[in-house]
Amino acid sequence: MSETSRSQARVHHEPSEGTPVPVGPRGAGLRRTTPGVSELVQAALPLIAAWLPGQRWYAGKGRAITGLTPVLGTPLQVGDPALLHLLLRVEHAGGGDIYQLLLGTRSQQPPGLAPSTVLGRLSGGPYDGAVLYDALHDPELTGRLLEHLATGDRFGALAFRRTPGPGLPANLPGRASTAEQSNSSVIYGTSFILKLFRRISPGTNPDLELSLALSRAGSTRIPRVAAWFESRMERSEPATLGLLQRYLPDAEDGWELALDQVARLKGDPSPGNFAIEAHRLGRATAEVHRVLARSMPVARLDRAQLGLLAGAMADRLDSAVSAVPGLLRYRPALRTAFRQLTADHLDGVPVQRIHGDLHLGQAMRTPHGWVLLDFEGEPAKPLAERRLPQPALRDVAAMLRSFDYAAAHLLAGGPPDPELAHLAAAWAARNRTAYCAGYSAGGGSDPGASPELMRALEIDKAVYEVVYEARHRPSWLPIPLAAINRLALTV
Ligand SMILES: Nc1ncnc2c1ncn2[C@@H]1O[C@H](COP(=O)(O)OP(=O)(O)O)[C@@H](O)[C@H]1O
Ligand SMILES: O=P(O)(O)O[C@H]1O[C@H](CO)[C@@H](O[C@H]2O[C@H](CO)[C@@H](O)[C@H](O)[C@H]2O)[C@H](O)[C@H]1O
Repeated sequence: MSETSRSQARVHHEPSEGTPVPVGPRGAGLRRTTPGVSELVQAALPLIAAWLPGQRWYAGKGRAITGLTPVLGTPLQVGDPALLHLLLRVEHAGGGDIYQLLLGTRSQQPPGLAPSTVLGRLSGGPYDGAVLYDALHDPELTGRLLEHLATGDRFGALAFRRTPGPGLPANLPGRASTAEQSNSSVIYGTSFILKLFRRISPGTNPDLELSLALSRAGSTRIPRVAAWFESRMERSEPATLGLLQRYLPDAEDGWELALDQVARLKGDPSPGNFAIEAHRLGRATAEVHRVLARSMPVARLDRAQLGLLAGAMADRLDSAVSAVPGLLRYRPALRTAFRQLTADHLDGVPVQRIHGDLHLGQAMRTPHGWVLLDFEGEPAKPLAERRLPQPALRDVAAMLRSFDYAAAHLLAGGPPDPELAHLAAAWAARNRTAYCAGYSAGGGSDPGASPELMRALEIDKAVYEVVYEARHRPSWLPIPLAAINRLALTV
């Protein structure tokens, strides 16, 4: 960054003028205090409206945007390039959500910027003619974000915070991660990864809450938390916006590892034995659950509360049926499976904080064993719901679905091949059994001892997946639908 832009940015660090910078629909308050930013936001809105629906993390897909209302705009660097932090309410038929955007502007388009990361050229205002782009793809601007995290800066309502411990490097450029994900991440060298939450709700994000609890308890099953940043929106409690954790440079993604093993079923004379890894992953999951049960609230569900859990599952099923009518014929059997949650012997099921969206892609195999990522829970659920204690077996059921997904992936798109289908099903069954055995061996409750609970949890997850795939990856929809079919037949 040039010295000019550094010093210009400092002008806007002053808490007296310019910060916080709440932007009304017309940005009137902002115009008075932070010259140029309101105009920048207003000029950016039409470009944002066209760009947003194409982003993987945008949850309002298929619903026309009916309004964009800036909530909070904060200039994190001014000059050329400039970095604007923007919280934006996006309205669509049936509701609205707040999204976090980090936007860069430059007078000249930086070389190598992929077209999909460029929103367009601004028209009007002090940045007239400048290129507007997703700042996560500009190493200079992502480096600036790390500086703010390292120094624990504060810009009015927007606060950067560090955990105690070794200082953070302040001059590492960051590169945008190419991983398929619900949020967006920036990787700094081989040391840190910053996740920027995209859909923002007031309150602490469970990813920060649980990762901090596990870090503080000394768990090595998650990447250590180094810093985070958050913001108040109006009078609400602070919303978590970003989380900086140690990067695991030598890690292999569990999903990729599993797919590699599954691919060998196609005629490899020496297929690997993933079941050993599945068993270790089960142990690691149990270890994380034990630490969470020690450091966060736990409870037991009585029959009435189990009835509520069953009712919530049935409600989710109903709304999934509206989105994917192909589910309708399974509804009676699935509802019966949910009702069985109120059986006498389940009275008193323990609940605790859990991962909430565990799958093979959230498990990284490192030289020191499995590490779990992304404790955010299912992104489609409201934050308050994701923070509720749950049966720990919900995570186990979710991971079982993931073994099923990996096996089904082998068959997807190919011609029907009963022999291969048999091998794939056996692979999934072997690894599911090994994972459950590892979970019990690691001190978790035995999944085999609660078949009704496990089945209901697995169905609930598969129902979620049906909606997720219909919305994000329609060609994958047959995978959870086949699971629903199988599970319904067991009722
Ligand atoms: N600490 C880390 N070290 C290495 N890779 C990571 C780390 N955290 C995340 N990743 C990679 O980024 C991907 C997405 O991260 P995740 O936290 O699951 O994001 P999201 O919530 O957006 O889905 C992971 O699947 C993994 O490949
Ligand atoms: O990792 P995210 O927090 O973005 O989780 C969402 O996306 C996942 C897919 O990337 C999705 O997981 C589903 O697909 C996986 C294979 O890609 C499979 O292993 C999981 O079992 C299956 O649920 C997850 O549900 C969704 O919340």
